[in-house]
Amino acid sequence: MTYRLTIRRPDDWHVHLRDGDMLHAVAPYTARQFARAIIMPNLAPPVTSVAAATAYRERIRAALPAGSDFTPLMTCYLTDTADAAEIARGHAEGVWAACKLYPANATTNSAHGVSDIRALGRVLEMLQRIGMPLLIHGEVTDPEIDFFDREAVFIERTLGGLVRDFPALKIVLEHITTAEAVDFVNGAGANVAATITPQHLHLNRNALFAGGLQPHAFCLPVVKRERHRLAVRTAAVSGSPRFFLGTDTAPHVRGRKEMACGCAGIFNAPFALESYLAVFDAEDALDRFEGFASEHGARFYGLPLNEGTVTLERRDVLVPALCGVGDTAVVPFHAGQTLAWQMVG
Ligand SMILES: NC(=O)N[C@@H](CC(=O)O)C(=O)O
Ligand SMILES: [Zn+2]
Ligand SMILES: [Zn+2]
Repeated sequence: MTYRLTIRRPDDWHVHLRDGDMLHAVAPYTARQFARAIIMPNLAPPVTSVAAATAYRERIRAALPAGSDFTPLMTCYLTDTADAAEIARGHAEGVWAACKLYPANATTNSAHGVSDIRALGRVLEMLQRIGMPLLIHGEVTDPEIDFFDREAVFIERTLGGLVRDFPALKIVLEHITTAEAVDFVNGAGANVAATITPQHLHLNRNALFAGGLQPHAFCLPVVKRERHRLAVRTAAVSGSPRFFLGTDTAPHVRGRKEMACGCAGIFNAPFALESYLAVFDAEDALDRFEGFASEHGARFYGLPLNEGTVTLERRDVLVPALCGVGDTAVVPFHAGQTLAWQMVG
């Protein structure tokens, strides 16, 4: 039995840090566990310009605990009027690490997202040419499509064609939830990868209804059937360099989750490594955790691996019912549960 695990410092390739008071409340959790994170741009208004991204990066740095060396990696929110030259400039200046594609109205703050990806040809050509990754929230919004099929239909209708038309474009299919997504990534080239969240490794769709409606299990893409969860778990622990850690930590204050039309998003930053490690432990794949958490993502993005390490110990930790105080208190993933590993340094 392994009692202590030390790995290279990990990165989180999908994070919502929000802004204002919430940013100050949640940034320390991510900065404690991760060296770098890809920061999602779905603020209101969204981060679409180099100037807005630079200013947001400064606000993030100001929200970090004293002495933190955490690096926020910024992303550009694509709209129908995205300008290839502005994006290339932001990338050249070291502001933007990637572009984020939200299909219009697919998720939180995506109203300004892209209505027709084919209209973005010049941007996509530019991304392909300069090797800047395109991060995709891969769901269709067609109301005719069953909600649980939104990801699979996106892959069929949009992603296949995108990869055919831009065969060298670096694509990250974010927060994958289905066997179809796993198969698509496994069948594509080395330029196509996916992030995997803790919740899609732990929960199937029964979690939404267990004992009554469970708003804290609701995120997008919504959790799926058990066979999909198992496919995503297999991918995560497979050792394939094309699957890597992206928590999609997405805090919403308690009142905005527990309401008639509750927000999508799970706040998993406080115990993210512990949550993933429970899965790798259960799958007898502790030796594959470092690749998933600390290596595959950096290599895909073409960034250096981190120096330094983090250590986790096999010891019970009780996840609190609420993280933080007052207006920015958020219910964390695994609230009230005991996890078997704890980050100790
Ligand atoms: N994942 C979620 O359920 N919510 C995210 C948006 C997103 O990543 O789609 C959010 O910003 O709240
Ligand atoms: Zn998303
Ligand atoms: Zn997200």
